Amino acid sequence: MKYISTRGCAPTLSFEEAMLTGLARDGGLYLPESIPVMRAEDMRALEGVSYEEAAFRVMRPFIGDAFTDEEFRGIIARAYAGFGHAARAPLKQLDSGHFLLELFHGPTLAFKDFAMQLIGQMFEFSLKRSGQRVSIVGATSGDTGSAAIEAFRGLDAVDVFILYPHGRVSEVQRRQMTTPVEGNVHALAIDGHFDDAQARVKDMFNDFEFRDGVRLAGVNSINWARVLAQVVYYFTSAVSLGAPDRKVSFTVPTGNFGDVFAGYIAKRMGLPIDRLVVATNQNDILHRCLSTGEYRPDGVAPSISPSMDIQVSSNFERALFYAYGQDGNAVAQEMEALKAGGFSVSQGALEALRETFDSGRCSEEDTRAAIRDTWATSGELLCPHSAVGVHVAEVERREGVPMITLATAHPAKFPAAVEEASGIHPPLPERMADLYERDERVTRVENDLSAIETLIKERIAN
Ligand SMILES: Cc1ncc(COP(=O)(O)O)c(C=O)c1O
Ligand SMILES: N[C@@H](CCOP(=O)(O)O)C(=O)O
Repeated sequence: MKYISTRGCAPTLSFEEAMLTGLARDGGLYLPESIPVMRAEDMRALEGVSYEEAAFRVMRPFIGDAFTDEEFRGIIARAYAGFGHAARAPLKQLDSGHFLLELFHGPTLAFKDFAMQLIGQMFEFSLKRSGQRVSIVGATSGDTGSAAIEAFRGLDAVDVFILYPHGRVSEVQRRQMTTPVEGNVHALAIDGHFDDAQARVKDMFNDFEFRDGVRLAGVNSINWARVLAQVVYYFTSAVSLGAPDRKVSFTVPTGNFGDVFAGYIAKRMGLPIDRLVVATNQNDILHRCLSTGEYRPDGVAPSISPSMDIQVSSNFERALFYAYGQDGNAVAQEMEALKAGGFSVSQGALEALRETFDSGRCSEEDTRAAIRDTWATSGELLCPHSAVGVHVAEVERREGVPMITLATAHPAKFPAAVEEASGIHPPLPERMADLYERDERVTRVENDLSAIETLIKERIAN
């Protein structure tokens, strides 16, 4: 299996190379050259197997010769051993046709753990084998950073630098990033929004002297392995509701478009997904784009679902690549236009996007109402991001096709918003009950490329 860039001008790589590389050298994102299709009988055979076994079977065709089967099974087993639920991704029924896929039973209580725990194990295995060291940079609106720090803390061959927007993540998210004591992990608070942090990360990848000098690697969903790991739970949940012999739809709380794009890959692999619904909060650029074809960021408005306060949605580029018939030039042109303010998706590409994706927007008031009403009717306490999904799913669901909404974080990561909406204070799980007492370690850094690069070089040297 080979990997190609969405902008068509970067070297073709193996799975392992793409995983360790992060952003392609032409600024694009890596994708598999072709998408393997799973036979219907192989999908049926996923019914009743462990999450780990399903993960092995779904991901195996993508990894080429990066790991032997035995090595890959070991990596998967170690990745999910620390999850707090035997099913890893349990499916709960909200009502007769609406299901909630709980993705928050990992070590940092968000769906990011599914991919981050896995790539932590993959990096460790690969770097041990090659004897290399890397410097990982990541941008976060809260959950990617905590999951990355948890997955890579204490690893010898890796330094991790996470940029987060100062004052714009929840206290639990911040403390998950700032309280680990291991010297190889660094939480860096910058002024601005998540989009600024992500832009600086991409700038670092596009500064080849810096990139090669510190052996830069990325753990945002820039990294294809992150997306791949998220494909698995689309299969496990759909199969448990009767796929491939029954269609299902998914609603996905969306910001950087990685999670919903994983659903698109599952569909291309043959999973009978009827509709993939992109659910946005008030930062609704994706909903506006899918409705009108116009992609024009117009500023981020902080919301009670802060992890989705994103206007420059990185993985939308991957969806555009397919919508433009795998034309890297067309994608590169749109991304150039984005730097100058935005772009209009061509009519053909918009129609292609709409063949797969629907979308909806959820206001702040509707988010609170979804938390309150879901608690009252089903006893399920939602985090604000999952509530955005449930609200949009209720609007978009259709008779006869089960709807699965992805519950992307634990309510205890956002206690203030959840308590305000429901009157219930969601406690942290026992194992992190002392989070508020632990000492924090954080570095403030200017939103300036050379200041950030200098700081990273200094930290690596010491
Ligand atoms: C809790 C939560 N829900 C939803 C999202 C959106 O996921 P994605 O960025 O993959 O669209 C994020 C982060 O992006 C998140 O942290
Ligand atoms: N919501 C995310 C934003 C980054 O997304 P990623 O999937 O590209 O890492 C976060 O919590 O940081």
